[in-house]
Amino acid sequence: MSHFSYRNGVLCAENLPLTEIAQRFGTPTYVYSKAALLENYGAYANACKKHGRDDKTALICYSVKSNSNLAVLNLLAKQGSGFDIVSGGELLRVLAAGGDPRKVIFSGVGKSREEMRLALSHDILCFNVESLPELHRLNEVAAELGKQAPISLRVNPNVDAKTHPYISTGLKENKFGVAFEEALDIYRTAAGLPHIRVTGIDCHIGSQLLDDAPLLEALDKLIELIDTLSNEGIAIHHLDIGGGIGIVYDQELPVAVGDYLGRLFTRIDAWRAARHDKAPITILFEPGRSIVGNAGILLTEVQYLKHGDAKNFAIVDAAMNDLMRPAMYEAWHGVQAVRQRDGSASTYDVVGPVCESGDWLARERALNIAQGDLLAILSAGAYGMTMSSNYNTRGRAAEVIVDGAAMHLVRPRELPEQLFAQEKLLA
Ligand SMILES: Cc1ncc(COP(=O)(O)O)c(C=O)c1O
Ligand SMILES: N[C@@H](CCCC[NH3+])C(=O)O
Repeated sequence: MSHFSYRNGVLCAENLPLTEIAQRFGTPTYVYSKAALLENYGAYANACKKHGRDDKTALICYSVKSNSNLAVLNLLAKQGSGFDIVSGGELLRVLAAGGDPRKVIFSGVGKSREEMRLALSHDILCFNVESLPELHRLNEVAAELGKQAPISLRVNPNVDAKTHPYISTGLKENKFGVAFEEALDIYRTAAGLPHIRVTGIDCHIGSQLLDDAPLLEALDKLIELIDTLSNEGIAIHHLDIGGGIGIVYDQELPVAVGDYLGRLFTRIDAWRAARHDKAPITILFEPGRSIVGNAGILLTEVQYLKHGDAKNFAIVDAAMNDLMRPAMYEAWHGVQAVRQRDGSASTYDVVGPVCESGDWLARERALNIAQGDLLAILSAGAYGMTMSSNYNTRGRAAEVIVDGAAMHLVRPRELPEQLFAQEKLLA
């Protein structure tokens, strides 16, 4: 169910007209629906419960990179969520938001010593190690701290996630994880390192997946490896299948979260039963987009309408620095006029003020709009604000969470003068 819908000709977030948010906080502003966030998280949590999992045998580690606003993290932490992080900065955010470090997993190919120290000092749940040199570095850093680092290897199962090449991560040619063929040897090495404790296995094959078949194929490969490891006396206590479930941007038909988890747990249960394995295995998920993507929109105001021979442009006050996905992946985001008007539509490219031809948010859209109107750029809750920048010395957008008819400013708009306050002239 969409939590952004028209009432009396005005687009609302839950029960609140977006016009009121613009009036109070200006534009551009990211607007998130609390109910949508909870519903999307609930799809994972309920499916786990339905298949007999509790908080010991399943853990949803929300992928912080998709939307790292503290209020969003806090809402999810209160639901019991864990977190998938990719930097020390993200760990600090999780802690600031009240997240439990013992439910944090740390992914990423380039973890620094400093980041390892930080994560070890907070006793995170697991490091998803992505290479042999990283494993050795982690062993050294853990030794310095007199600790044992819990690890899983991020295994690259070499399955085609059938998504945009920039967000596909599970193929041999991608930089992520260790090759499936090398994993066994690296696990053997890990098992022999004094400051490493092998606890799990991990993969993440890509993002915006519409079909779960590649995920189930990856699962089968992980299961095969777990069995091999077990025969060698290396016990795996958790299996992390990553994130990746897609959302509707346009006409896509992504697999329902509940159906995917159902198929996944069924396979896992069958495998455990066949092995007569009573030792519990915890299943971890790292969803990002499917929790926040359609829980947010980017609210922007039309500054000018420019009519040309070849094209009409709606120049808005949001730009590629606010929402990078169209420029970076030619991603499609729906656009809706906040106030519906009578009369006919014209075709516009919706563009921002940044000095780049790639600065567009949507192309060739039929819109019935005038200067000063508000537009909602849809499905912008994931990889929107987190990928924003200050290019052209533009302050980042504000962020608001709507709860029923109430609006909460959860991050104020950045003022341009704040952006260079730390800079120094040469003496
Ligand atoms: C390691 C890892 N985990 C989780 C995610 C979250 O993926 P998604 O937002 O597609 O669920 C990503 C991003 O693709 C990732 O790189
Ligand atoms: N930033 C990407 C997703 C990247 C996923 C990170 N591994 C997007 O907007 O679709």
